[in-house]
Amino acid sequence: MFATISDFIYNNWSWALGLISLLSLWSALQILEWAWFTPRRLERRLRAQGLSGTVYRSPTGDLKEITRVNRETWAKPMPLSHDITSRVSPFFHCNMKEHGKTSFTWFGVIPRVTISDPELVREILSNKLSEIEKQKLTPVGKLLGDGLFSYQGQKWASHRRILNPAFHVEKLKRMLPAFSACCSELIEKWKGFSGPNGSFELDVWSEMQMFTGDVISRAAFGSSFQEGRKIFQLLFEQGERLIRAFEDVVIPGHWYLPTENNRRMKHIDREVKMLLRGIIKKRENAMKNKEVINEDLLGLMMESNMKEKIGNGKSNIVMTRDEMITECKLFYFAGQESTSVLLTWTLVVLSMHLDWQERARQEVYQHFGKNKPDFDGLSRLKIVSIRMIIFVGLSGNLLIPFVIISSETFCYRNGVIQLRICYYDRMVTMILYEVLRLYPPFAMLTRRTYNPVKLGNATYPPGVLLSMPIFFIHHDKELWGPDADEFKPERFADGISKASKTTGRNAAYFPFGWGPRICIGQNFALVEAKMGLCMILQHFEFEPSEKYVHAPITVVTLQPQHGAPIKFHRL
Ligand code: HEM
Repeated sequence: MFATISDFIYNNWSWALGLISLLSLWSALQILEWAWFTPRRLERRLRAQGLSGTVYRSPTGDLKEITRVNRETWAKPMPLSHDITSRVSPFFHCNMKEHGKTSFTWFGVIPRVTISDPELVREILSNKLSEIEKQKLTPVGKLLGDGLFSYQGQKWASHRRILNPAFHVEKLKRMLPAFSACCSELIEKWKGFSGPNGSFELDVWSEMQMFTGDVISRAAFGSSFQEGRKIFQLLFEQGERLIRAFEDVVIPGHWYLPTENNRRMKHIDREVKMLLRGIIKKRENAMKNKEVINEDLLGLMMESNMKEKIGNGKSNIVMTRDEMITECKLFYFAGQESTSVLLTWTLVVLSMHLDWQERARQEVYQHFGKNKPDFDGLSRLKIVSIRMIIFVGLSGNLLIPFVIISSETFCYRNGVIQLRICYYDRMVTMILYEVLRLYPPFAMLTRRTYNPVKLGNATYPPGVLLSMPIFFIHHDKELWGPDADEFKPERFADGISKASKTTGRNAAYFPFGWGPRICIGQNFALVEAKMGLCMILQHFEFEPSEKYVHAPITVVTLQPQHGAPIKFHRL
């Protein structure tokens, strides 16, 4: 075949040269169309609809500008009283100030519209419009968040159906020993740091990263915990290398270059997959031998996968082994850093608000004393199920006053009326909600239009990136009042729906996302954070260290740029 082609070129070289030139010209025109004409046509359409924005005339779009503005801002320390939104995402802050809450810029060669109106955010995230979906992943994105996080359509639906039961509140109970073991190890380790006067200082940011890595390793892989730990260490390095790669070069396609960093990242990916394959194979053999191992995320996922297979008899839509590997990797990326960020900011904020720290501690003492917190105590909402028939029989008169006084949500599920009654760990929950509002681990969510779509007064053509800045919406004074930047957990005293000035129908508060793609691990994260926080409060008092510099920045998640040194005193 090769000989025939080379013979042809040799005998008809002038024709071949012409053909090659034509092909090169066609490719060059395609690139020009993609990188120059398409974005400009889109920009004209957006401007014609009254939208304004900043456009950078370079192939890397706003990426270079974002990096420049961010670097300049982050090089300076920030006084505590300073407007925090201007530091967390300096580029978007300037853009929104100049062009309003809905404005556009470019993300490389893709037009990007920032949408900060909660009503529109809700519309986008409700996914009713199949025109809007998640952005397709780049090769490097696949190293980070492939699996449920990025799948679309039928594939996403079947994976979500299989994974949902593993994250159900009832199933989380089975993982409580894993959470509890990690918390005890943390407390014992910290006690070991204390000097003769019972005081010590440590960087809670790195401590919380290790802690949440341990929790995921144990909760996901149970007996294969040690391999899980190794996976966490490798993925941790992967994350750091990825950030380095982002910072080093901003040229399209640099992921494909065989640099030392890129080669190491690919090597890590192979090693992690090998370790996960080993764990899953071991588990499959155990299942074949009728050993039931469903006390961890992997076991629950495999159990659910098996049920799905038996349920519909179609083996082609259940998860393959490779897909399970991808989902396990995702547990780390989606769940480890986000929860460590939440716990870190909670400790930072409580170290500065000693009144709230004490109130939370008193609540913990009142319900658990010095004992380990149990699940029912930790789950914020006690769900009381009342049979429909009893409800009808009792008539509304008896129940309604009760609902108004003590329930937060009243829902109907599978023929059962559920009253979700708010009970004792209110203080801790309010604190965590407020921290998630002030420091949402993911500062921004994105979607992409695949067909023309009307949102508010504007119609967006296909190919537009829609950015929803959680951080800005959570700090919007019109929604949260003039004290939006202050730590005031009492705003959540009557639940999330009453906390902002909105009616509760729109997405003014969405640290875990919104709609069908809402975070699958939110219960997991909250139970973990509550357990960790309760045990820390039981054993230590804490205050900020003199070394602490308040400098939140977004590096995938919203992190403390210079760490979070805190002084602890043993109780
Ligand atoms: C404080 C902790 C956490 C926060 C703030 C958080 C936040 C989020 C957000 C905002 C999304 C929606 C992304 C989007 O719509 O584009 C999401 C999705 C997701 N999260 Fe979390 N997350 C947390 C913890 C966890 C944990 C512990 C796990 C698993 C162990 C997890 C697994 C996932 C997965 C798999 C998705 C994709 C869901 C889907 O697309 O169907 N998250 N998370």
